[in-house]
Amino acid sequence: MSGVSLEGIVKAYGATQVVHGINLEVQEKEFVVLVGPSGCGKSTVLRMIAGLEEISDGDLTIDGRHVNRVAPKDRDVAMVFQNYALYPHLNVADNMAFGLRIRKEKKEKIAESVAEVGAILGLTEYLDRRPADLSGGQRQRVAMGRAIVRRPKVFLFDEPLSNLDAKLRTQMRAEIKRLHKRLGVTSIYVTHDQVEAMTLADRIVVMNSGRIEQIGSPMELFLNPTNTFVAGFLGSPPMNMVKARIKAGDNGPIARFGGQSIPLAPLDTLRNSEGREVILGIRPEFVTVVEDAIPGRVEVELDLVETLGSEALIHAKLSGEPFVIRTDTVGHLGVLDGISGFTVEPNLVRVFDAESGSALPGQEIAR
Ligand SMILES: Nc1ncnc2c1ncn2[C@@H]1O[C@H](COP(=O)(O)OP(=O)(O)OP(=O)(O)O)[C@@H](O)[C@H]1O
Repeated sequence: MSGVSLEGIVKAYGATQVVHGINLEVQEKEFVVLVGPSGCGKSTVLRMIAGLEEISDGDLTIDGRHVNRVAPKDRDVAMVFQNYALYPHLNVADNMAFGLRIRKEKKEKIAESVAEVGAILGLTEYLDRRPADLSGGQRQRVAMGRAIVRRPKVFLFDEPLSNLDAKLRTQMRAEIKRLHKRLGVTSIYVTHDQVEAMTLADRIVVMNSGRIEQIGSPMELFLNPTNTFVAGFLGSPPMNMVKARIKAGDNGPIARFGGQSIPLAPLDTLRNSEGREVILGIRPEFVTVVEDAIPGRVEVELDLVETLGSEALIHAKLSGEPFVIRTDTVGHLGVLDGISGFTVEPNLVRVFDAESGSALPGQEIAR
């Protein structure tokens, strides 16, 4: 039962609180990604779990054991850092063996573990090399190898891929996912890269200003963001936000903006809401582009079309605000420059309260 439980976890530096009472239950074997903008406190939370930062208040439990006051080396966690933190004077095998030697494990057992994990990570032919003679990706693999040989209960990753170039990052991301499938070790991973979060996580924890905004599977968060912060943070390009006012239509509520309108799903919370200000969240990939002036289409002012091969990003203006549409190119060859509007299914429009930014209840899109 190697889960990790955070209950009311607080971090304060003197009078300044930077993490404000976080609650999170990470299940055994789960891969949880903490994501959020710079300074939101995600690294601080990870470092408190590792024991590298003192916990100001709250309870941290790892594998059922209360560990607030337990030294980092006795928590049975292994951390992989962004800068690899390898010993430059030791070769790959010795770097990987370091933690086991400190634990005074038997020589043969250490050699066996290093060989086994080296093989899993494709490092067998590099075991005699020093870190300086390895590529960035290989160094990161050594850093992971060092964590894996210790057979910890929990892996902690602090932006482990951010020093790698884009291609290597994609490759290593897949390797981490494969490793997790194979080893099944509970993992907590910090990143500010939402693509890493979406692709790696069983569950994503979106943080903002020392608080959790939402916890859920990548698709839950993508489809049903709880507020405009999460809606704008996950997804690339992000969700379009359109300010609108509610009007009662013949067949249900309508959102009006800049002389145009979109029909909305018949939410209970929109009854008797004439004139209520809302923000419509419309994903770039949830709209259907149209060339002709068909009834019900929303008109946009075309700004720029970026063709990315199989798909295109159409940058437009809606009521003077930027509005991005993502569409496939194959179905629209030669006509993308002529697009002047879109339609969208009412149940794919997310409605947020204009004041609080919270999603109105009762509009969950099924996955
Ligand atoms: N020693 C310290 N004293 C005071 N404030 C600190 C200290 N260390 C960190 N902070 C503050 O705590 C907040 C959270 O920092 P943290 O490094 O956890 O953020 P982060 O989300 O990991 O950001 P990044 O992605 O930039 O690493 C920041 O506002 C930071 O300025």
